[in-house]
Amino acid sequence: MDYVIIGGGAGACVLAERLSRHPDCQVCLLEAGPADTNPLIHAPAGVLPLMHSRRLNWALHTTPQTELNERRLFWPRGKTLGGSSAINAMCCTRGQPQDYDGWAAEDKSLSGWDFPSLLPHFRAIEDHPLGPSPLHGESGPITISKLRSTNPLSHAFVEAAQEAGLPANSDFNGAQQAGAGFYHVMQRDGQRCSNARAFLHPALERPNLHVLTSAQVQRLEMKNQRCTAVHYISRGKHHRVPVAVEALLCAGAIHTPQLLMLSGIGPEQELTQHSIPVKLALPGVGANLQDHLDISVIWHEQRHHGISLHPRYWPRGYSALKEYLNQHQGELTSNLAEAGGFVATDSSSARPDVQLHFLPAVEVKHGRKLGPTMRYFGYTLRACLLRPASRGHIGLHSAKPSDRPRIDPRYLSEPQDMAGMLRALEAAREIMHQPSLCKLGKKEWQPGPGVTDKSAMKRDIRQRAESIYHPVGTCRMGSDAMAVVDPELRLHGLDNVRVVDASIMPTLISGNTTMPVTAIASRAADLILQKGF
Ligand SMILES: Cc1cc2nc3c(=O)[nH]c(=O)nc-3n(C[C@H](O)[C@H](O)[C@H](O)COP(=O)(O)OP(=O)(O)OC[C@H]3O[C@@H](n4cnc5c(N)ncnc54)[C@H](O)[C@@H]3O)c2cc1C
Repeated sequence: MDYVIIGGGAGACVLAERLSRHPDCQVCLLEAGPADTNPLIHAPAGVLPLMHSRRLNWALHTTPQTELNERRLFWPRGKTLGGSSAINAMCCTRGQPQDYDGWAAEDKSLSGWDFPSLLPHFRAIEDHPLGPSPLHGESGPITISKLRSTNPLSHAFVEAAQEAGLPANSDFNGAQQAGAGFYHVMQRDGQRCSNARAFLHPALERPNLHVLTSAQVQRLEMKNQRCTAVHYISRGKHHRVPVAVEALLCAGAIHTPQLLMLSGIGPEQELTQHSIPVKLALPGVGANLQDHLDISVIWHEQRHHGISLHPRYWPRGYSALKEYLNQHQGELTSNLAEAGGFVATDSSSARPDVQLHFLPAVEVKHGRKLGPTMRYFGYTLRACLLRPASRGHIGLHSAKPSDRPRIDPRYLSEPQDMAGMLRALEAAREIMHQPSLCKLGKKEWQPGPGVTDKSAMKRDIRQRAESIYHPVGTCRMGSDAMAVVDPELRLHGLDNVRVVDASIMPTLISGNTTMPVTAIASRAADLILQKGF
């Protein structure tokens, strides 16, 4: 094989399509999970049951988090073609131009990753409902849509946010990010448009593209600073694919560093601790882990507008199912996180530092705790801190590829992150208390009316904060000693291995991460092909 792509997620699907456009180029993609045929992937409201899946979701957990009352947080990750873009909430945001400009300003070698350099890629990958403009593209592979079904509670949220002083914003990827409104979603004709649907499916018929599912990569084989083959297990049998040109690691911010370490590439201490012979000492592998932590405010409502599992909702749910099956319309086309916003809560800057996701439902523990969703109608506002200072790391539990990696995000280990989370909680509560929402609500359920002073709010954050699923940074690009890949995403110290996924971001961007990873992969494809094939 010329190129072996490891993982079949958001970044991988872009590379598979771009590289296999060249008929002489043999491309193999290895994905640990099954093909993306399950209907829950395609029905947008399937996002909730997918949280419970053990077949399509790696369903990982962090180590006990010191600053979060020793809780182990749930980290869902997609395990199918499309990766996490096949199980995510489909909210389409890019972050802020300053995020990418910051990468380039911090490290001059990253000048090709500033926002003006990435904008053509953001435009090229999308087919945007607002049509072409300097900021948006049309006829790209990912169909971006306005939601087909929006709940009255989500409309009330957008009004309440304006009552709290936020401007209305109809495009978070437009000229300004601040404000409140409805998310554009990665959907086509009322169904999820994952990166597999957008990029991979149209290329599947190409004879030079070989996509293998249920193929879990175990390690890279190396000789003389080159990756010579990739080893994987499929249906209990061991296989080896030779690599003629490059191995492209796209297993995501958790599994990419794990695979490197299993191959003897990483921090020496971590490798020797697990008796893995050191092939290449790279101290930055697994370091610099960042994620968005978020806290929710949940109200019960009285008029039963919301989406619920309560028996009173069942007839509506049944009609919604029929409507979805017949026309791809109705409530099951909702991504649940229908509306949201970006707020600047730090008085020292006008730049939004908090993102909001509003759900017209009671959502506790990522929808995995179904009791409250069955008992109540209500609504949830989740608020996350966009640029946390805390840094964690990915390590190993053992040298066995079948063991889960050790995930320690060290949430709130930097004190300013708790201060930011307090501001996020206050901003969310302020919106929830505005007339447009109050008139529909019964009472605040969580944190609860008794939680008013700062120390009670801190206790609540430690007890209830959860991940909003955006781990990045564990194979950071750059030119210093802790960087893992160079500005062309080539692994430092090896001739023919690149990383093309969320791991390479130096810092977490201020928004959801699918479109950023997709734009990164689009630029990576240009870099890989620049010498031609
Ligand atoms: C529940 C959830 C909700 C989210 N909501 C949003 C949202 O609304 N909007 C948004 O923009 N982003 C969202 N995200 C984040 C976004 O989906 C991810 O940031 C993005 O998909 C990351 O892309 P990636 O290519 O780095 O990794 P992934 O897309 O996760 O792909 C990694 C792939 O590698 C495979 N893999 C791992 N190990 C191996 C191995 N050993 N062998 C073979 N294959 C392997 C995995 O199975 C997976 O398919 C969400 C994520 C989750 C989990």
